[in-house]
Amino acid sequence: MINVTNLSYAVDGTQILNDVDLSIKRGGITALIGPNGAGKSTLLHCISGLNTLSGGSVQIDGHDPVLMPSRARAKLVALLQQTPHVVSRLRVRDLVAFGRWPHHRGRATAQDSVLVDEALHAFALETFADRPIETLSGGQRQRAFLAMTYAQDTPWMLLDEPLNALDPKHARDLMVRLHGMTRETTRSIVIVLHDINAAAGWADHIVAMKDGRVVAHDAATTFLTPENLNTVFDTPFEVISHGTRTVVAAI
Ligand SMILES: Nc1ncnc2c1ncn2[C@@H]1O[C@H](COP(=O)(O)OP(=O)(O)OP(=O)(O)O)[C@@H](O)[C@H]1O
Repeated sequence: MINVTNLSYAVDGTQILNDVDLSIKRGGITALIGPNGAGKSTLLHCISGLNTLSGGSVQIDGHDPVLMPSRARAKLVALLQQTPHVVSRLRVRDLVAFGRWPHHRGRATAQDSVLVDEALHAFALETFADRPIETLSGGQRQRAFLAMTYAQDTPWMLLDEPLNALDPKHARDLMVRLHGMTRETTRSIVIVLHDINAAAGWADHIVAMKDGRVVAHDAATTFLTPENLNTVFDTPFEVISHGTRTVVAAI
């Protein structure tokens, strides 16, 4: 369980997050949505332990991520940042293998190699495995960082806009894979999404943010109404049922 209690976060005197209270149960996909600048990435960083809070607390499965030894934290929670830094000559396989570091600390076993191969396969990266990261397209690079995060094999995955740069097929494949992971394994995923249809299609819960605050937290099927979306994004929406799916459009 992730418990965020009365969290506030400021940078250089600018208040970015205010009075955030949030509980996310283990299991399933929780989508963080909201307009640009709402504070989604900042909240994800606070949950991961990267940001030192101005006030309040974060607990992940009963642990304060800031106080945890970094290795223990890296085995509990993996964060995919929005614009990961690239070490240019690094090969894709070596980048993905970094995800195993907290587990083997420099002494990779055959099992680590198997898990790296599995991650390369899961994100359709086999043909790029020996290519330097700098030679990949934006979407291929994004998949390589996702594979690294996946290889870290943590119960909690925090993903900041992972659909960035992915074409519709790879975006859908990724959401299907993430959804499957939360059903077939004990992984839980918190994901920042701008594509509301991706949230409508695959998220179990939606946390909506606006102006540095959480303004709604509900089951996705309950939250997705034109009124709620209009309130969060300040623009009119239509919500349509299409077979078993909900489709959302800003109109
Ligand atoms: N280091 C910083 N100094 C000053 N302001 C910051 C800093 N980091 C973030 N902010 C501000 O905090 C607010 C929240 O930013 P954040 O990146 O969390 O938003 P977001 O909801 O993820 O936005 P987006 O959808 O555009 O990615 C923004 O107004 C941003 O400009």
